[in-house]
Amino acid sequence: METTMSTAQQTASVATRIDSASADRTDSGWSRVRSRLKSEYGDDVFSSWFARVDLESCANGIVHLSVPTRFLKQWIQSYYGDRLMALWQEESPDVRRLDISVRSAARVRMVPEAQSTVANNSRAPESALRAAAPAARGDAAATPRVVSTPAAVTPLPQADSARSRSHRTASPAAGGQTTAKVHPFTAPRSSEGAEGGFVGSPLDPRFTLATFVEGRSNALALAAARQVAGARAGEVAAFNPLFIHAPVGYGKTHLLQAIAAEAGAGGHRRVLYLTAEHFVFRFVAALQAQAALAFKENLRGIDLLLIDDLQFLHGDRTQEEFCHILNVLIDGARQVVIAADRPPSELSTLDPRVRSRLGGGLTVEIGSPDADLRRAVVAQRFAIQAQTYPGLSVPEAVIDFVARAVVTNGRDLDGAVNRLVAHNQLTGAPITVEMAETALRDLVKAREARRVRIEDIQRVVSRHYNVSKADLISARRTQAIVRPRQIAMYLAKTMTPRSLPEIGRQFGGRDHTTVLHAVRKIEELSRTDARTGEEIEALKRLLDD
Ligand SMILES: Nc1ncnc2c1ncn2[C@@H]1O[C@H](COP(=O)(O)OP(=O)(O)OP(=O)(O)O)[C@@H](O)[C@H]1O
Repeated sequence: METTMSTAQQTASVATRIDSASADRTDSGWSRVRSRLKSEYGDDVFSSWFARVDLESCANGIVHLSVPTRFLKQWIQSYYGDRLMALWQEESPDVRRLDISVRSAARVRMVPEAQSTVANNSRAPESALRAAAPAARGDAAATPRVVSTPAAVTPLPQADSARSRSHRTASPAAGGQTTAKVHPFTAPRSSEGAEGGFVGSPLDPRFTLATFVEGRSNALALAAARQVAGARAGEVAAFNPLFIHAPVGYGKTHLLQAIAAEAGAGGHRRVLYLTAEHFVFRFVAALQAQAALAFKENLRGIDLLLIDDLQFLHGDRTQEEFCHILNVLIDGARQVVIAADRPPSELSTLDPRVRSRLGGGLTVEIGSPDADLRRAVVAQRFAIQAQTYPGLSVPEAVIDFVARAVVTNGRDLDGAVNRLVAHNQLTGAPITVEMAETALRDLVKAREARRVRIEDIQRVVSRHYNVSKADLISARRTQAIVRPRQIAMYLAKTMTPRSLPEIGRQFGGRDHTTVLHAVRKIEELSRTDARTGEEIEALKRLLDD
């Protein structure tokens, strides 16, 4: 019997086919987004954050994802929201919103409060902690046991650079795929976390003390790192905690991971390297599993605890626990090493007790890499590349050029070298200064765009004259403060494009005529008093470097 379809049936059938075709497209789009997340962030980060994310729907430009916990929702929104959105938009340019909801609520019915829209990139808030209701679940991270091996590691060569880079200053050179492909270092080290214990954040096998290049700006930090790494188990720490601070890309992570790798190598010390974010996650997971006590107990057993990027330690409860652990470890003569992008005194979101404890050991700053250090890093990176590409020929002039042109930080130097090697390998063009000029144009521009900031001036001047920044912007008028303040205002006028009123505002709300008076005074002094003239020149050199 022949079956005929009504127009309505035909329409419905076509609609069903279109629906199922679009569902297929959505599913394959989601699977591509997942693959890209995995390759960008590595297996460890992927399985921690994305493995339990489900696609609920994608319609009318809205992608709706669901996750099992509110903490996960907030974490993903805060740290990966922008990237997720961008990846979806690459799949489907119509996507304009990403909703994430908590699954138990989502599956039963759509509860409006359970949904939220990825809008900005704010940090994981304290509410993430409160949101971590004690819902027991089988999360390995919730039942930590300390692995008494070298720092527990996970093989993630790119994961560390990808990890949390979403909330860092983007590096124009280092972020591209090309750089990843020609990475100079060897294969990642294998995981030590097989016992299912307290797995630390991934260690990058490239970051060793041997590959850390010494220069004037990092000599003290490196010496302290060597001492900590080489100490024997049970030996009383010479400085505790060791606090290393520097702006983005100056080598803090490299140094901390190098200490962790070296100290853990013999298997005699229990070493744990964690980013502050991972610390928060582990702690919150422990809270969820009502295992906070076990978490703390396990940390007490660590001989050497290294916490990276401390500026991302959020939440009162987490800080309280962190302070407690810090006290226990330091009082028990266990070594603690911390890295952050600023000194303890400037970590204003930290609890004052934590700040004061952190400042009680040795605080070392890594300064900006000078030309010699940059050159040595570039030469080292090319030498490592040459092990992979034996025919690689790099004239000394190119090494000089890169070191002079890329003045920002180690990450950009890495990126520059990788980019030149990639050009060379992909096009066969020899590496010459001309080629480098073209290939690195954006990085050189970044250098030209670099401006001295008033904060830099205040920092350098206050250090030079041994007065605090607070004094510089205070109303105090003692001679010991007035002169450095005038010098700082003079430098602000001559080295930045800021106007007199703007400078006045940044110096405690002073009137522009006060700034003008200072500028004239110092101009005159630097002409008439040789010592002041020399001091000004020295300060300018420091700020220009
Ligand atoms: N002195 C150095 N010797 C060798 N490599 C260096 C040095 N300083 C920085 N680098 C390299 O620069 C890159 C960035 O360094 P790293 O990730 O340690 O910076 P960071 O200070 O931790 O920055 P962030 O604040 O973003 O974490 C790394 O590839 C690192 O190996």
